[in-house]
Amino acid sequence: MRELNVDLGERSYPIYIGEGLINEAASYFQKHGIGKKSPLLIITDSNVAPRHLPQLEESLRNGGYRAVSAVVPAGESSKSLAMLGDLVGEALDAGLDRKSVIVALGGGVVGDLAGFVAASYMRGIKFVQIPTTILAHDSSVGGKVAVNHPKAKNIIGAFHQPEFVLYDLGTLQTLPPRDVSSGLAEVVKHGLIRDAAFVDWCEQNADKLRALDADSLGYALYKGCGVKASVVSQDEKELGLRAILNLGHTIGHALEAVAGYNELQHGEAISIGMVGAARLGVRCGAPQDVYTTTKRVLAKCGLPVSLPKHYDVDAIMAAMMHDKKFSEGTMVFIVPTAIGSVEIRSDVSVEWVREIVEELKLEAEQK
Ligand SMILES: NC(=O)c1ccc[n+]([C@@H]2O[C@H](COP(=O)([O-])OP(=O)(O)OC[C@H]3O[C@@H](n4cnc5c(N)ncnc54)[C@H](O)[C@@H]3O)[C@@H](O)[C@H]2O)c1
Ligand SMILES: O=C(O)C(=O)C[C@@H](O)[C@H](O)[C@H](O)COP(=O)(O)O
Ligand SMILES: [Zn+2]
Repeated sequence: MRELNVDLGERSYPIYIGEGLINEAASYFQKHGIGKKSPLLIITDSNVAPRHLPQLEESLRNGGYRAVSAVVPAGESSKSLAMLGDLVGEALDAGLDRKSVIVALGGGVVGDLAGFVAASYMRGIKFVQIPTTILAHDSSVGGKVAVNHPKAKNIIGAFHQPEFVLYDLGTLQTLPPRDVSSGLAEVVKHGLIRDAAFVDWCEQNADKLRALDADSLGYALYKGCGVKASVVSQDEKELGLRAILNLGHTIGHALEAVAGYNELQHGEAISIGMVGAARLGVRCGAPQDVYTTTKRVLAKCGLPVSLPKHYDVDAIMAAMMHDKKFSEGTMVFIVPTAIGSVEIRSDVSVEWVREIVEELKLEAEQK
C-alpha cells in the first residue's frame, strides 16, 4: 500500500493507493472518525455499480454503517444541474443530515458530481473519494468539484476537499481500453508539467500501463497523485501556480463543450489540447522536442493527437472564451518550455491560438 498526503493545514488528507482497499472501506471510515448514526449516500454510475458497488456496500454494512446508493447514468452528461437536483432529492429521501457523508464511487464524472452535491447539500457536508478510473487519480485529489453548463465545462462548482481518497487498484481491472488511454492523458500531463524522467518512464511503460499491469499502474498513479498533491498544497484555490494543472485544458475543454460532452472522453480532449499547447510552446521558443515528444508519448498511450476533421474552428474559439483562465480581456495559457516544465503566460495572442487549432485540424486531414 502506498500513501501520500495533501498538505492543506486543517483540511489535509491522505490518499491511500493499493489492491483490495474497497473491502476494507469501513475501517478507513472509522479511522477518519466517520460516525455511524447518520446514513451515508454512495453516488456511483451505471457502469461502476454492477462491478464494484456490492463490495463497498458489503464492507460498509459489515462495519456497521447504513448506506444508501444512488446510481446515475454513466457519462459526462450526468455532470449537470438537473442531476444535482435529482441527487439532492435522493439525499433528502434517504434522510441525510449534516453529519452524513457522501461517498463518490467512480471516475471523474461521479467524483466531480458527488463532490458538488456534498459541497452544496445543507451548505456543505463531508465526502470521501473512491476513484475507479485512472483519470480519477487527478479528479479525486484537489477538491475541484463541479457540474457542466451546455456552454462551458465545469462552470458551476466549488472547492470542497474530501476527507480521504481510497484508491483500490483492483477496480481498474474492469476499465475498457478507451478509458485506460483517456486516464493516461492526465498521468502524462503530470509528467509534462513537473517531471521529465516520469514522461520518459510513461513512454517506456505505455504498453504495460495499457495492459493494466498492476505494478506499473500503482507506480504511475502514485507519481501522478504526488505531482497533483504537491501543486494543490501550494495553491489550493488556483490563485496562481495551480493553473499549471490546466495544461491542455484551454483547448481541451472547448473541444468537449463543442462536441456536446458526448464525443470525446476528457483525456482524449486534453491529449489534443496538450499537443496544441506543445506547438504553442515551440512557437514561443521551446525546443522542437517539446512537440515531438509530447505527441509521441500520447500516441503511444493510445490517445488522439490531432483534431478530428469535422470540428469547427470558430465554434472552438468561441467556446474557449468561456474558459475560467480568460478574464479581464486576457487569455492565460499554460505553455510548455521544456519536457517537465511549463510557464503561465498571459501574452499569447488569440490569433496564435487559432492558428494552432487550425494546424491541429490540418494534421488530421493530412493523414
Ligand atoms: N476535479 C478535477 O480536478 C478533475 C480532474 C480531471 C478530470 N476531471 C473530470 O473528470 C471527468 C472525467 O473522468 P473519467 O475519465 O474518470 O470519466 P468517467 O467518470 O465518465 O469514467 C469513464 C468511463 O469509465 C466507466 N468506469 C468508471 N470506472 C470503471 C471501472 N472500474 N470499470 C469499468 N468502467 C468504469 C464510467 O462509467 C465511464 O463510462 C471529466 O468530467 C473531467 O472534467 C476533474
Ligand atoms: O485540479 C486542477 O486544478 C486541474 O486543472 C485538473 C484538471 O485536470 C481538471 O480537468 C480540472 O477539472 C480542470 O479545472 P477547471 O478549473 O479548468 O475546470
Ligand atoms: Zn483534466
